[in-house]
Amino acid sequence: MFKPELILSDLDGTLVDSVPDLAYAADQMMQQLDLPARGVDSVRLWVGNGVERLVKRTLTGEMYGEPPSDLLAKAFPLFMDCYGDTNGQRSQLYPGVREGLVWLHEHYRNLGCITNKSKRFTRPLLEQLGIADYFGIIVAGDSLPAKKPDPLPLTHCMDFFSKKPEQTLMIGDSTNDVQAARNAGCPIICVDYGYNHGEDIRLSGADAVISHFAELQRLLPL
Ligand SMILES: O=C(O)COP(=O)(O)O
Ligand SMILES: [Mg+2]
Repeated sequence: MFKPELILSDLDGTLVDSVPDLAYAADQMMQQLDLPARGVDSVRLWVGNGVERLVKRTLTGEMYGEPPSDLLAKAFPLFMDCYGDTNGQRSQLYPGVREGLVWLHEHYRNLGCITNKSKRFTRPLLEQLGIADYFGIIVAGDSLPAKKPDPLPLTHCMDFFSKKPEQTLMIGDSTNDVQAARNAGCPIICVDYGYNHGEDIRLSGADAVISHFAELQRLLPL
């Protein structure tokens, strides 16, 4: 593996198991609307394309469902409030993430976090978990006009650090991350413990797949 000069990491499903809080908030929203709870196992399949898409999936019970616009307009602020209240309470770093970030920060310095999560929830979660300071830049799903799989969040970070795609490595858990990396022209390593809409991330064409975040220490040269 080459030695990257910039490492960009996804958040949900890569660094943090955030589904317990997302599912809790989704079910609270449904309860307030007098609709059935969906539960953790469904929500795990639906995370990764930002808040609005998650609310649509929760309301319809379908991956690409479109709820009536008045229902969505009512549900969306409920979800935002519920998740704002619960964000971080049940979410945990995956094993090896803290030591992996310490190691990456020590040896690589230039780290960025790119998530499709909303800005409002991203920094508070990173701060609560004590990992915000490892990242020189944090780009959320609504920080820029486009989110992953669009390459914009990645190219924005590359510009910020004055690095090229071939000097950059992306780390993620979903086909969204793989597509964003491909669209930006940089390599990607995926973790296999995150959320990939129920599909095997080994089939996504990532350059490598790891089962523990700290395995990066074995893959990346010093
Ligand atoms: O869609 C989300 O809320 C989070 O997605 P992420 O995997 O890009 O952090
Ligand atoms: Mg993810």
